[in-house]
Amino acid sequence: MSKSARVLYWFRTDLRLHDSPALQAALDLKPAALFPVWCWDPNYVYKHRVGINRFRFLLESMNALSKNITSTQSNSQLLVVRGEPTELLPELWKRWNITHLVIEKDPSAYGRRRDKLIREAAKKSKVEVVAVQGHHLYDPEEVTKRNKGKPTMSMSTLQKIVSDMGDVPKPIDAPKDLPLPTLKDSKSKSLKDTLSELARSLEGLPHYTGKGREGPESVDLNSTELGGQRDKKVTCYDTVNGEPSELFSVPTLASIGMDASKVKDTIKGGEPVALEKLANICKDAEYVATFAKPKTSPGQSAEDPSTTLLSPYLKFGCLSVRKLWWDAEEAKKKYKGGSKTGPPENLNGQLLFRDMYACAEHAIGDAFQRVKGNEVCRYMDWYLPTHYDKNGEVVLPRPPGDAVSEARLSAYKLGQTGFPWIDALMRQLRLEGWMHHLGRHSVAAFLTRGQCWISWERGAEIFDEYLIDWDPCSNPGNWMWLSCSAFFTQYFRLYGLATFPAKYDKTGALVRKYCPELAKFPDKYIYEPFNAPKDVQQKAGCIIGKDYPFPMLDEKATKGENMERMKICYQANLHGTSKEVLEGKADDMLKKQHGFKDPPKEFDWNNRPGSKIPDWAKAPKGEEHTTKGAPGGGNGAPVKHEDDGHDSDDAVYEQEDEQKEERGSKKRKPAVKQEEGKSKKKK
Ligand SMILES: Cc1cc2nc3c(=O)[nH]c(=O)nc-3n(C[C@H](O)[C@H](O)[C@H](O)COP(=O)(O)OP(=O)(O)OC[C@H]3O[C@@H](n4cnc5c(N)ncnc54)[C@H](O)[C@@H]3O)c2cc1C
Repeated sequence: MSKSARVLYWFRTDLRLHDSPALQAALDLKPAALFPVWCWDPNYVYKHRVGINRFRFLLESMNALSKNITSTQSNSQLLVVRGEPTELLPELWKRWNITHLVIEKDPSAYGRRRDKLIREAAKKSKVEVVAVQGHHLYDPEEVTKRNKGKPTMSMSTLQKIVSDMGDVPKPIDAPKDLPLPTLKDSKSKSLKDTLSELARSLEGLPHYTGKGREGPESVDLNSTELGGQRDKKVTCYDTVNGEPSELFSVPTLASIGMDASKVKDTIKGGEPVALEKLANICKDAEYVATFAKPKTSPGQSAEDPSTTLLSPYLKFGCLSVRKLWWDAEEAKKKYKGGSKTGPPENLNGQLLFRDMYACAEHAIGDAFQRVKGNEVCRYMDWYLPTHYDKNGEVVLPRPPGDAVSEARLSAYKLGQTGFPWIDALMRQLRLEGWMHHLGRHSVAAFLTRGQCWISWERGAEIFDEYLIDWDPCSNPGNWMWLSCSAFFTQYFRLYGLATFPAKYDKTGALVRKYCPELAKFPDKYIYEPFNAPKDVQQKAGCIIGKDYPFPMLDEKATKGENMERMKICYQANLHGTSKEVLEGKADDMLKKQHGFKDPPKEFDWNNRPGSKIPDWAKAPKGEEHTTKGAPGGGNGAPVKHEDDGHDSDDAVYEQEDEQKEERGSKKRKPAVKQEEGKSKKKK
């Protein structure tokens, strides 16, 4: 390769130096200079729903990467520039005499749209673009091509396609050296000199103001729609190069308007933490060789998780998924007789699920995130659907939905539903930014087909705000799965709100941790404190309806009603691209068929959140759960539950069903067979 190659390496999805195929491609160009750039895109700060925990984790990961670059090449670091990539990058490559732009292939629909514009600009400037994927086991573009443009709607489809693509590539080591990020006529002798020279080269570049588009002037950063948790002025765009802080430094939480003291950093970001965690996991060959997802427990906290808790590191690419794949393979070999479990339930199988959703999203594009326009998503007449404008942006402020569903959604988000299992999980999510997979199952099924009949889009938006590992493919994909909108069809399987958690943890440790107001209840009532006699409540120091809310709905009644609705929706067989859906006639059509009252039945909203709810679990200002406008009516009596002894096994069944499907078993057939992709849909 030409000695004169000058490479701008644009970090986006893979915040690491180990096993980065794109970085390797950049080094293979044998560049005379390499500029490791991060473009701090206002799209994420102003338009996306990123909460404080995800930002915190990202900033930690960026700092760790920068440090890692400096320890590999003492006169280099991560060069963080602030502005819109489509505007800023062309300026950088002009001023830094760049010949090649090397990028990690961003699989998301937003990333692909943005990269198309960048490629066009690069072509005009005669800058060669090299894009290499390293974020998944297999390249979603290639898988989709091999699947003739169709989405991968099952594990077996994915496995069939990749069986012809060879083994997952083996990981490559981190580079031992990196070229310097110096200008052509540089006189620099130190990192400080280099940064000053680069800063001078960008003089005169206007900083991002957002003028003329949706930006700082028009967006309410404190609205819950945008992560909510901003209480300070956003200053990170005041300059392009980060001044008055260190030149090209990583922004701080304060500079994006967030208060660092409000986060609980249980899950720390960065490549070194990720590699250490992976090494510790793989040291335990038995754990890896016997890993069976359905047997892991959602009742354990993030401090002591029963699964790997590697998802945040995979999300930001602090950990290479290929390294995880191969290290797990190696660990299994060390266990007596090798692996005891297989896909989809083993660790490698989990990674295949991740690829399955990425490849499905690649085929569907932007519509994968929503119901309307999404060809694989079954249509249900959910309450509170999200509305999109013609540019695909969420319509804000939202048209008001029915008062009961609005109040239920707000209580759900804050962890104040009156169901301890749901509340503990939602508070854990809000506080720590993570939740065990089976916990996600519980809360997603509860919000949608189980109890609330609220659109999965709204639940996915809450996850988008709070999850550290939020992923544009896995999040909507799993929400569709859990709401039986796509991927999974067995809507008659539900999670008992007390029976399911009790199967994993009879003592309710997670509830005691995240709902401390319930901590003194005896085990017998920990998941159903509303069934505890008054004297037990008094002894526990927590009166239901005063110190902890009454359940916001009747579990059994809603379950029965929703099951009926699901049946009718499945029979109608409408999808996001059906004519009736696109013309807005589907809801009336379905309502006529099931005849249920809309809005939902009233419930007792009196005596909502009590005084013992800890401060961090309370609604931020302006976001309080309100009883105003919500129906009063009910008598406040505790809801009676019957345990049908069936619900609690569902998560396990789902995985078993997957496996049986793989083996072609006829057992546990779905109520209505879901066809893959586009076939058999009413258009
Ligand atoms: C409603 C819902 C929403 C979800 N949203 C996300 C999301 O935004 N981002 C995300 O990474 N995962 C999401 N998941 C999948 C899964 O819950 C998390 O990946 C997992 O809990 C992460 O914990 P872990 O790293 O300990 O997982 P482990 O069980 O240790 O699995 C290892 C890795 O495999 C991958 N993986 C495992 N299960 C899945 C799955 N079902 N789908 C996709 N990848 C999987 C993850 O990358 C995970 O880190 C969602 C699941 C549900 C039910």
